[in-house]
Amino acid sequence: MGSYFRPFIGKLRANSTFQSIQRKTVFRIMWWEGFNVKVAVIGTGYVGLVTGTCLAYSGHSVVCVDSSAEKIAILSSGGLPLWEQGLDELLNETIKLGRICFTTDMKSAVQSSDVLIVCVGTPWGPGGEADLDPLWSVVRQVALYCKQGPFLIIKSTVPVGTSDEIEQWLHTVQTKPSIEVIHNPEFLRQGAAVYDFFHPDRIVAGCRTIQARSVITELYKDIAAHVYFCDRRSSELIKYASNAFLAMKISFINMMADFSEHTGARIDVVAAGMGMDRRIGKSFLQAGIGYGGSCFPKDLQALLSMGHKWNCSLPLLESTVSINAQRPQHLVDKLLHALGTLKAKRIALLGLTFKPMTDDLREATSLAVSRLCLQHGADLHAYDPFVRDYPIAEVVLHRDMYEAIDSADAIVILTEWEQLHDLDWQLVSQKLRTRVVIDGRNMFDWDDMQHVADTCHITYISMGRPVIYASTAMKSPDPV
Ligand SMILES: NC(=O)C1=CN([C@@H]2O[C@H](COP(=O)(O)OP(=O)(O)OC[C@H]3O[C@@H](n4cnc5c(N)ncnc54)[C@H](O)[C@@H]3O)[C@@H](O)[C@H]2O)C=CC1
Ligand SMILES: O=C(O)[C@H]1O[C@H](OP(=O)(O)OP(=O)(O)OC[C@H]2O[C@@H](n3ccc(=O)[nH]c3=O)[C@H](O)[C@@H]2O)[C@H](O)[C@@H](O)[C@@H]1O
Repeated sequence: MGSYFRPFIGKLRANSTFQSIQRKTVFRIMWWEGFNVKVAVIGTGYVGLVTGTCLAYSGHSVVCVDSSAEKIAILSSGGLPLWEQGLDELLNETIKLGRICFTTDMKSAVQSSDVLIVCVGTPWGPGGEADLDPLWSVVRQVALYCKQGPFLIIKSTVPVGTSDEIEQWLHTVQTKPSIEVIHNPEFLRQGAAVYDFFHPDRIVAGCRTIQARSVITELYKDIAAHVYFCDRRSSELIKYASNAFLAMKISFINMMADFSEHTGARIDVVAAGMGMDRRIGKSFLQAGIGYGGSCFPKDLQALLSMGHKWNCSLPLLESTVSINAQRPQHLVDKLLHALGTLKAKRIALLGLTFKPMTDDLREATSLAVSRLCLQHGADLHAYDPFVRDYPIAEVVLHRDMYEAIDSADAIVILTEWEQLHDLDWQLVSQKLRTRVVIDGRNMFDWDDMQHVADTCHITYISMGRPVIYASTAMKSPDPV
């Protein structure tokens, strides 16, 4: 049992009567002592599955619903459709305790639950706006099936005003006791989602009534975090503004990284010095090839699209997005500069996911870098500890890191996987045809790499730091 679950072990109450619910899509959830709230989590992706599992672990009775029969079949047979650190362990525990089950049957799930938590995706629409079709499809089903007046918690990231609009619509179509909509944004990070669920910096809840506040308090009673109650529109904007701020920090440091390249400063030294000021903070100042993933890119676009809708310009966000969009080209320019041409050059891409400790390739920077390299005629070989299937067929995947590196003209690091820290530089040097390493994530210590350059004759190129040339390594500029 992982150490971060320990505080909750004492709260587990085994119950043997709630068994075998995975077999059927139709079932009734029972309420007995030890199960606090009957919850239906709708949408079992990264957010929904983690939320459902963690709530079940906290003692609630959870049914997870998804429109994907494939996902539900995997979950019902004890498998996982996605990887998250610690999730399998926790899920097995909650299944054994009979606190969680999976279904595609919205009707039974809605009718047997007091609280419905919507975690469906809100992907990019054609104009950059959030596509709310999946969300509204859920809302329509809730209106159709709902017998009592449960609480509808929207955890998906939604444009400002969506929760108000949904509640108004539900009140117009419903003759039954009204459903109250709560907006409860999620701040978890992929790869650390289970940890983040139990240790959030804050829980935000946009509510209208005291009853809604009580539901939130009851749901998260095991979590020692401040619950920040506010109105729903502010709650919706808190989520977008938080992601936008973090993305802005990344683009800011990347802009400074480019400036460091012109001036001879070292961006890691600059970021460390900036981060010592508590008002700035150390986090999200890692320069590199920019942010990817399923949320920052789409949420920034959605926020810009909201700006257009409300006729309000958001210039800082426009710059954040455009700086980020240039990062892959900047990396490929370094590669072109180092090799002269990419035509028929074998390039080893190390790391493909949008960040380490996830299997997620959504908006991964590796996709843009791969496409640019292919346009220049490169022969791409890749290694990623998690990726077994890559959307760009021309990229040859290798199970072994050194196989990917073999006879390469350059290594390009795109994800700072822990495994890469163990690179045997002597072996790398023997395998490479041209000894060029481009570290798109600045994952290696610049001073250590001087030694590597000296001993293994590797030219080390990173982002916002001086190039270390093979054998004739430069001295680090004095940061003082
Ligand atoms: N992935 C992340 O780290 C975070 C995501 N969010 C937000 O949470 C929401 C969900 O994100 P993810 O979990 O990443 O999405 P996801 O794409 O991994 O999962 C969404 C799930 O909803 C299901 N679904 C779609 N339509 C449905 C319907 N009508 N009925 C039932 N199920 C349906 C899909 O089959 C899928 O399993 C998004 O709004 C996202 O912006 C917020 C914080 C973190
Ligand atoms: O709304 C969401 O989905 C989530 O988005 C991010 O979480 P996540 O996308 O999982 O990943 P992060 O760790 O934030 O990294 C995002 C991207 O930024 C990059 N990054 C991060 C930090 C940094 O200093 N530099 C940098 O380039 C990462 O490599 C990655 O590509 C936020 O951190 C979560 O709080 C939020 O809930």
